Amino acid sequence: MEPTIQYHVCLCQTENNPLSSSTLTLPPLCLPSYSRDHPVFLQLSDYFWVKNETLYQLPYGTKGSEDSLMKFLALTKRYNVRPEIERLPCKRCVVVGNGFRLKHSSLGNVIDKYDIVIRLNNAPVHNYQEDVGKKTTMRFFYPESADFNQHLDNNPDSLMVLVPFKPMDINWIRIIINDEKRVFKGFWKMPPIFWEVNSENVRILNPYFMDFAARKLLTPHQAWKSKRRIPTTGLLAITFALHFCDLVHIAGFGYPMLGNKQQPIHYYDRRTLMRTSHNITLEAIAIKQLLQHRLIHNLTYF
Ligand SMILES: CC(=O)N[C@H]1[C@H]([C@H](O)[C@H](O)CO)O[C@](OP(=O)(O)OC[C@H]2O[C@@H](n3ccc(N)nc3=O)[C@H](O)[C@@H]2O)(C(=O)O)C[C@@H]1O
Ligand SMILES: CC(=O)N[C@@H]1[C@@H](O)[C@H](O[C@@H]2O[C@H](CO)[C@H](O)[C@H](O)[C@H]2O)[C@@H](CO)O[C@H]1O
Repeated sequence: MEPTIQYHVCLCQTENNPLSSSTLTLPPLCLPSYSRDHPVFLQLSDYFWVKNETLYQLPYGTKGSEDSLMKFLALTKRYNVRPEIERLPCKRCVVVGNGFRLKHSSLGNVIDKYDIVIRLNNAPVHNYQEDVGKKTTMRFFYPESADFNQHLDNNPDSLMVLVPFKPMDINWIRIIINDEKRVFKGFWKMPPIFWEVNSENVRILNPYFMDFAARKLLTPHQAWKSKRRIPTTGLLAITFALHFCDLVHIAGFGYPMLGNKQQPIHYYDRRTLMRTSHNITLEAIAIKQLLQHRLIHNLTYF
Protein backbone atom coordinates (compact mmCIF):
# COMPACT_ATOMS: atom_id res chain seq x y z
CA MET A 1 0.00 0.00 0.00
CA GLU A 2 1.26 3.48 -0.81
CA PRO A 3 2.27 5.47 2.26
CA THR A 4 0.01 8.45 2.82
CA ILE A 5 0.57 11.69 4.63
CA GLN A 6 -2.07 13.63 6.54
CA TYR A 7 -2.29 17.34 5.76
CA HIS A 8 -4.23 20.21 7.17
CA VAL A 9 -5.43 23.39 5.49
CA CYS A 10 -3.10 26.32 6.03
CA LEU A 11 -3.70 29.99 5.85
CA CYS A 12 -1.29 30.93 3.06
CA GLN A 13 -3.10 33.41 0.87
CA THR A 14 -2.71 32.98 -2.88
CA GLU A 15 -5.78 34.80 -4.18
CA ASN A 16 -5.18 37.53 -6.76
CA ASN A 17 -1.95 35.87 -7.62
CA PRO A 18 -1.33 35.99 -11.37
CA LEU A 19 0.78 32.86 -11.26
CA SER A 20 -1.77 30.84 -9.38
CA SER A 21 -5.19 32.07 -10.45
CA SER A 22 -5.61 29.62 -13.30
CA THR A 23 -4.20 26.68 -11.42
CA LEU A 24 -5.14 26.94 -7.76
CA THR A 25 -8.81 27.18 -7.02
CA LEU A 26 -8.70 25.52 -3.62
CA PRO A 27 -6.85 26.87 -0.61
CA PRO A 28 -3.37 25.39 -0.47
CA LEU A 29 -2.54 22.89 2.23
CA CYS A 30 0.31 22.75 4.66
CA LEU A 31 2.55 19.93 5.73
CA PRO A 32 2.20 18.33 9.13
CA SER A 33 4.56 19.93 11.65
CA TYR A 34 5.30 22.61 9.13
CA SER A 35 7.09 25.51 10.75
CA ARG A 36 8.86 28.69 9.71
CA ASP A 37 10.88 28.70 12.89
CA HIS A 38 13.92 27.09 11.40
CA PRO A 39 16.57 29.40 9.96
CA VAL A 40 16.93 28.42 6.33
CA PHE A 41 20.71 28.74 6.31
CA LEU A 42 23.27 27.93 9.00
CA GLN A 43 24.54 30.92 10.92
CA LEU A 44 27.58 31.61 13.06
CA SER A 45 25.60 32.45 16.17
CA ASP A 46 24.25 28.87 16.22
CA TYR A 47 27.77 27.64 16.93
CA PHE A 48 29.68 30.56 18.39
CA TRP A 49 27.67 31.79 21.35
CA VAL A 50 25.56 28.81 22.20
CA LYS A 51 26.40 25.32 21.00
CA ASN A 52 23.47 24.33 18.85
CA GLU A 53 22.49 20.89 20.11
CA THR A 54 21.58 18.65 17.22
CA LEU A 55 20.80 14.98 17.46
CA TYR A 56 22.20 13.87 14.14
CA GLN A 57 25.41 14.04 12.18
CA LEU A 58 25.49 15.28 8.58
CA PRO A 59 23.53 15.16 6.38
CA TYR A 60 20.60 15.25 8.86
CA GLY A 61 22.17 17.48 11.52
CA THR A 62 25.45 19.17 12.35
CA LYS A 63 26.56 17.05 15.31
CA GLY A 64 30.35 16.68 15.22
CA SER A 65 30.84 19.33 12.52
CA GLU A 66 30.44 22.39 14.76
CA ASP A 67 34.07 23.46 14.64
CA SER A 68 34.49 23.26 10.89
CA LEU A 69 31.17 25.08 10.45
CA MET A 70 32.26 27.80 12.82
CA LYS A 71 35.48 28.33 10.85
CA PHE A 72 33.58 28.61 7.59
CA LEU A 73 30.70 30.75 8.85
CA ALA A 74 33.14 33.21 10.40
CA LEU A 75 34.51 33.81 6.90
CA THR A 76 31.32 34.60 5.00
CA LYS A 77 29.29 36.58 7.56
CA ARG A 78 26.12 36.32 5.48
CA TYR A 79 23.42 33.95 6.67
CA ASN A 80 20.14 35.20 5.25
CA VAL A 81 18.32 35.53 1.97
CA ARG A 82 18.55 38.94 0.33
CA PRO A 83 16.37 41.61 1.97
CA GLU A 84 14.39 42.19 -1.25
CA ILE A 85 13.35 38.53 -1.17
CA GLU A 86 12.73 38.43 2.56
CA ARG A 87 10.47 41.48 2.26
CA LEU A 88 8.18 39.98 -0.38
CA PRO A 89 4.65 39.68 1.02
CA CYS A 90 4.02 36.57 -1.07
CA LYS A 91 7.00 34.53 -2.19
CA ARG A 92 6.20 32.79 -5.47
CA CYS A 93 8.77 30.09 -6.11
CA VAL A 94 9.55 27.63 -8.85
CA VAL A 95 11.87 24.68 -8.31
CA VAL A 96 13.43 23.71 -11.63
CA GLY A 97 14.28 20.00 -11.74
CA ASN A 98 16.91 18.79 -14.21
CA GLY A 99 14.61 16.35 -16.00
CA PHE A 100 14.26 15.76 -19.72
CA ARG A 101 10.65 17.00 -19.56
CA LEU A 102 11.95 20.55 -19.83
CA LYS A 103 13.45 19.95 -23.24
CA HIS A 104 11.46 21.81 -25.92
CA SER A 105 9.07 23.00 -23.19
CA SER A 106 9.49 26.71 -24.07
CA LEU A 107 8.91 27.42 -20.37
CA GLY A 108 11.81 29.87 -20.05
CA ASN A 109 9.67 33.02 -19.95
CA VAL A 110 7.20 31.48 -17.51
CA ILE A 111 9.98 30.35 -15.16
CA ASP A 112 11.61 33.78 -15.16
CA LYS A 113 8.37 35.39 -13.90
CA TYR A 114 8.57 33.77 -10.47
CA ASP A 115 10.05 35.80 -7.61
CA ILE A 116 12.35 32.95 -6.68
CA VAL A 117 13.82 30.47 -9.14
CA ILE A 118 15.63 27.54 -7.51
CA ARG A 119 18.00 25.52 -9.70
CA LEU A 120 19.84 22.33 -8.89
CA ASN A 121 23.39 21.04 -9.12
CA ASN A 122 25.20 21.63 -12.39
CA ALA A 123 22.08 22.31 -14.47
CA PRO A 124 23.10 24.66 -17.28
CA VAL A 125 21.21 27.79 -18.21
CA HIS A 126 23.21 29.12 -21.14
CA ASN A 127 22.11 27.54 -24.42
CA TYR A 128 18.87 26.36 -22.73
CA GLN A 129 17.22 29.66 -21.82
CA GLU A 130 14.22 29.19 -24.05
CA ASP A 131 13.25 26.05 -22.09
CA VAL A 132 14.54 26.80 -18.58
CA GLY A 133 14.77 30.60 -18.32
CA LYS A 134 17.74 32.64 -17.21
CA LYS A 135 16.90 33.74 -13.69
CA THR A 136 18.58 31.88 -10.82
CA THR A 137 17.75 33.12 -7.34
CA MET A 138 19.30 30.13 -5.59
CA ARG A 139 21.25 27.12 -6.71
CA PHE A 140 21.38 24.06 -4.44
CA PHE A 141 24.55 22.02 -4.96
CA TYR A 142 27.23 19.91 -3.27
CA PRO A 143 30.95 19.81 -4.14
CA GLU A 144 30.54 16.94 -6.62
CA SER A 145 27.85 18.86 -8.49
CA ALA A 146 29.50 22.30 -8.41
CA ASP A 147 30.86 22.10 -11.95
CA PHE A 148 28.52 24.71 -13.43
CA ASN A 149 29.68 27.90 -15.10
CA GLN A 150 29.50 30.57 -12.45
CA HIS A 151 29.00 33.36 -15.01
CA LEU A 152 26.94 31.72 -17.72
CA ASP A 153 24.66 29.59 -15.55
CA ASN A 154 24.06 31.98 -12.63
CA ASN A 155 23.26 35.65 -12.15
CA PRO A 156 25.74 37.87 -10.27
CA ASP A 157 23.49 37.83 -7.20
CA SER A 158 22.41 34.15 -7.28
CA LEU A 159 22.77 32.52 -3.88
CA MET A 160 24.98 29.43 -3.94
CA VAL A 161 23.41 27.09 -1.40
CA LEU A 162 25.69 24.25 -0.33
CA VAL A 163 23.87 21.11 0.73
CA PRO A 164 26.26 19.56 3.25
CA PHE A 165 26.46 15.77 3.18
CA LYS A 166 29.75 15.15 4.94
CA PRO A 167 32.32 17.16 6.94
CA MET A 168 34.61 17.28 3.88
CA ASP A 169 31.95 19.28 2.00
CA ILE A 170 32.31 22.10 4.51
CA ASN A 171 36.09 21.90 4.33
CA TRP A 172 35.91 22.09 0.53
CA ILE A 173 33.98 25.33 0.52
CA ARG A 174 36.26 26.82 3.19
CA ILE A 175 39.39 25.86 1.24
CA ILE A 176 37.94 27.45 -1.92
CA ILE A 177 36.75 30.66 -0.28
CA ASN A 178 39.85 31.07 1.86
CA ASP A 179 42.13 30.02 -1.00
CA GLU A 180 43.85 27.42 1.17
CA LYS A 181 46.08 24.58 -0.04
CA ARG A 182 43.87 22.18 -2.01
CA VAL A 183 43.61 18.82 -0.25
CA PHE A 184 40.51 17.06 -1.50
CA LYS A 185 39.98 13.45 -0.47
CA GLY A 186 36.85 11.44 0.10
CA PHE A 187 34.72 12.72 -2.76
CA TRP A 188 32.97 10.31 -5.11
CA LYS A 189 33.67 12.72 -7.99
CA MET A 190 36.45 15.32 -8.04
CA PRO A 191 34.95 18.70 -7.10
CA PRO A 192 36.18 21.94 -8.72
CA ILE A 193 39.63 23.05 -7.60
CA PHE A 194 39.00 26.62 -8.66
CA TRP A 195 35.56 28.06 -8.24
CA GLU A 196 35.06 31.72 -8.98
CA VAL A 197 32.47 32.83 -6.50
CA ASN A 198 31.72 35.89 -4.46
CA SER A 199 31.84 34.60 -0.89
CA GLU A 200 28.95 36.94 0.01
CA ASN A 201 26.71 34.75 -2.15
CA VAL A 202 27.48 31.45 -0.42
CA ARG A 203 25.14 29.88 2.13
CA ILE A 204 24.88 26.46 3.82
CA LEU A 205 21.45 24.86 3.88
CA ASN A 206 20.12 24.00 7.31
CA PRO A 207 20.17 20.15 7.52
CA TYR A 208 16.71 20.42 9.07
CA PHE A 209 15.31 20.27 5.51
CA MET A 210 17.22 17.06 4.73
CA ASP A 211 15.85 15.50 7.88
CA PHE A 212 12.32 16.67 7.08
CA ALA A 213 12.46 15.43 3.48
CA ALA A 214 13.85 12.03 4.47
CA ARG A 215 11.64 11.48 7.48
CA LYS A 216 8.36 13.21 6.75
CA LEU A 217 8.10 13.06 2.97
CA LEU A 218 10.09 10.08 1.78
CA THR A 219 9.50 7.49 4.46
CA PRO A 220 6.74 8.85 6.69
CA HIS A 221 5.91 5.44 8.15
CA GLN A 222 9.36 4.20 9.01
CA ALA A 223 10.57 4.16 12.58
CA TRP A 224 12.86 7.13 13.01
CA LYS A 225 15.83 4.95 13.90
CA SER A 226 15.67 2.87 10.73
CA LYS A 227 18.06 3.64 7.88
CA ARG A 228 16.95 6.73 6.06
CA ARG A 229 17.01 7.26 2.33
CA ILE A 230 18.82 10.36 1.18
CA PRO A 231 16.36 12.47 -0.82
CA THR A 232 17.37 13.80 -4.21
CA THR A 233 18.47 17.41 -4.33
CA GLY A 234 15.21 18.18 -6.10
CA LEU A 235 13.00 16.78 -3.34
CA LEU A 236 15.17 18.60 -0.83
CA ALA A 237 14.64 21.88 -2.70
CA ILE A 238 10.87 21.27 -2.81
CA THR A 239 10.94 20.68 0.96
CA PHE A 240 12.82 23.93 1.47
CA ALA A 241 10.35 25.77 -0.79
CA LEU A 242 7.35 24.37 1.10
CA HIS A 243 8.73 25.97 4.24
CA PHE A 244 10.05 29.18 2.77
CA CYS A 245 7.66 30.10 -0.05
CA ASP A 246 3.97 30.97 -0.17
CA LEU A 247 3.50 29.37 -3.56
CA VAL A 248 5.52 26.38 -4.78
CA HIS A 249 5.53 25.37 -8.43
CA ILE A 250 7.83 22.78 -9.95
CA ALA A 251 9.03 21.98 -13.47
CA GLY A 252 11.28 19.30 -14.94
CA PHE A 253 10.60 16.63 -12.33
CA GLY A 254 10.04 12.96 -13.20
CA TYR A 255 12.44 10.17 -14.13
CA PRO A 256 12.04 7.84 -17.11
CA MET A 257 10.47 4.45 -16.30
CA LEU A 258 12.97 2.04 -14.75
CA GLY A 259 14.45 0.01 -17.59
CA ASN A 260 13.85 2.71 -20.22
CA LYS A 261 17.26 2.94 -21.87
CA GLN A 262 16.11 5.33 -24.58
CA GLN A 263 14.91 8.44 -22.81
CA PRO A 264 17.63 10.77 -21.45
CA ILE A 265 17.36 11.76 -17.78
CA HIS A 266 18.33 15.40 -18.21
CA TYR A 267 17.37 18.26 -20.50
CA TYR A 268 21.06 18.93 -21.10
CA ASP A 269 22.76 15.57 -21.79
CA ARG A 270 22.08 12.10 -23.19
CA ARG A 271 22.63 10.01 -20.03
CA THR A 272 19.96 7.42 -19.38
CA LEU A 273 18.80 5.93 -16.09
CA MET A 274 21.35 3.73 -14.33
CA ARG A 275 21.63 2.43 -10.81
CA THR A 276 20.88 5.17 -8.34
CA SER A 277 21.27 5.41 -4.60
CA HIS A 278 18.01 7.36 -4.39
CA ASN A 279 14.62 5.71 -4.13
CA ILE A 280 12.98 7.39 -7.10
CA THR A 281 9.83 5.30 -6.76
CA LEU A 282 9.19 6.55 -3.22
CA GLU A 283 10.06 10.08 -4.34
CA ALA A 284 7.54 9.92 -7.16
CA ILE A 285 4.87 8.86 -4.65
CA ALA A 286 5.81 11.74 -2.34
CA ILE A 287 5.70 14.28 -5.19
CA LYS A 288 2.38 12.89 -6.47
CA GLN A 289 0.89 13.29 -3.02
CA LEU A 290 2.11 16.86 -2.74
CA LEU A 291 0.53 17.54 -6.15
CA GLN A 292 -2.73 15.83 -5.24
CA HIS A 293 -2.97 17.80 -2.02
CA ARG A 294 -2.27 20.97 -3.98
CA LEU A 295 0.72 21.82 -1.87
CA ILE A 296 2.67 22.19 -5.09
CA HIS A 297 1.73 22.67 -8.72
CA ASN A 298 3.55 21.25 -11.74
CA LEU A 299 4.37 23.25 -14.88
CA THR A 300 5.41 20.10 -16.75
CA TYR A 301 3.73 16.69 -16.51
CA PHE A 302 4.20 14.02 -13.90
C1 LIG B 1 25.19 10.05 -11.76
C2 LIG B 1 24.71 10.73 -10.51
O1 LIG B 1 25.29 10.61 -9.47
N1 LIG B 1 23.59 11.44 -10.63
C3 LIG B 1 22.99 12.16 -9.52
C4 LIG B 1 23.11 13.65 -9.81
C5 LIG B 1 24.60 14.07 -9.90
O2 LIG B 1 25.23 13.85 -8.66
C6 LIG B 1 24.68 15.55 -10.21
O3 LIG B 1 23.99 15.82 -11.41
C7 LIG B 1 26.13 16.00 -10.35
O4 LIG B 1 26.79 15.31 -11.37
O5 LIG B 1 22.49 14.43 -8.81
C8 LIG B 1 21.12 14.17 -8.49
O6 LIG B 1 20.21 14.82 -9.39
P1 LIG B 1 20.39 15.64 -10.79
O7 LIG B 1 21.43 16.67 -10.68
O8 LIG B 1 20.52 14.65 -11.89
O9 LIG B 1 18.98 16.35 -10.94
C9 LIG B 1 18.53 17.35 -10.02
C10 LIG B 1 17.15 17.00 -9.50
O10 LIG B 1 16.18 17.03 -10.53
C11 LIG B 1 15.20 16.03 -10.31
N2 LIG B 1 15.12 15.17 -11.52
C12 LIG B 1 16.18 15.05 -12.34
C13 LIG B 1 16.04 14.30 -13.50
C14 LIG B 1 14.82 13.69 -13.79
N3 LIG B 1 14.61 12.98 -14.93
N4 LIG B 1 13.80 13.81 -12.94
C15 LIG B 1 13.92 14.53 -11.82
O11 LIG B 1 12.96 14.61 -11.04
C16 LIG B 1 15.62 15.23 -9.07
O12 LIG B 1 14.86 15.68 -7.96
C17 LIG B 1 17.08 15.61 -8.91
O13 LIG B 1 17.49 15.71 -7.57
C18 LIG B 1 20.82 14.77 -7.09
O14 LIG B 1 21.70 15.44 -6.53
O15 LIG B 1 19.71 14.57 -6.60
C19 LIG B 1 20.81 12.68 -8.40
C20 LIG B 1 21.49 11.82 -9.43
O16 LIG B 1 21.34 10.44 -9.13
C1 LIG C 1 23.71 8.09 -9.28
C2 LIG C 1 24.00 7.92 -7.85
O1 LIG C 1 23.17 7.45 -7.11
N1 LIG C 1 25.23 8.29 -7.42
C3 LIG C 1 25.67 7.97 -6.08
C4 LIG C 1 26.01 9.23 -5.30
O2 LIG C 1 24.87 10.06 -5.18
C5 LIG C 1 26.58 8.85 -3.94
O3 LIG C 1 27.20 9.92 -3.33
C6 LIG C 1 26.57 10.67 -2.36
O4 LIG C 1 25.85 11.60 -3.13
C7 LIG C 1 25.39 12.71 -2.46
C8 LIG C 1 24.62 13.53 -3.46
O5 LIG C 1 23.52 12.80 -3.94
C9 LIG C 1 26.53 13.48 -1.82
O6 LIG C 1 27.44 13.95 -2.76
C10 LIG C 1 27.25 12.55 -0.87
O7 LIG C 1 28.35 13.21 -0.34
C11 LIG C 1 27.68 11.31 -1.58
O8 LIG C 1 28.18 10.38 -0.64
C12 LIG C 1 27.72 7.86 -4.11
C13 LIG C 1 28.29 7.43 -2.79
O9 LIG C 1 27.29 6.94 -1.96
O10 LIG C 1 27.28 6.75 -4.85
C14 LIG C 1 26.89 7.10 -6.16
O11 LIG C 1 26.56 5.93 -6.88
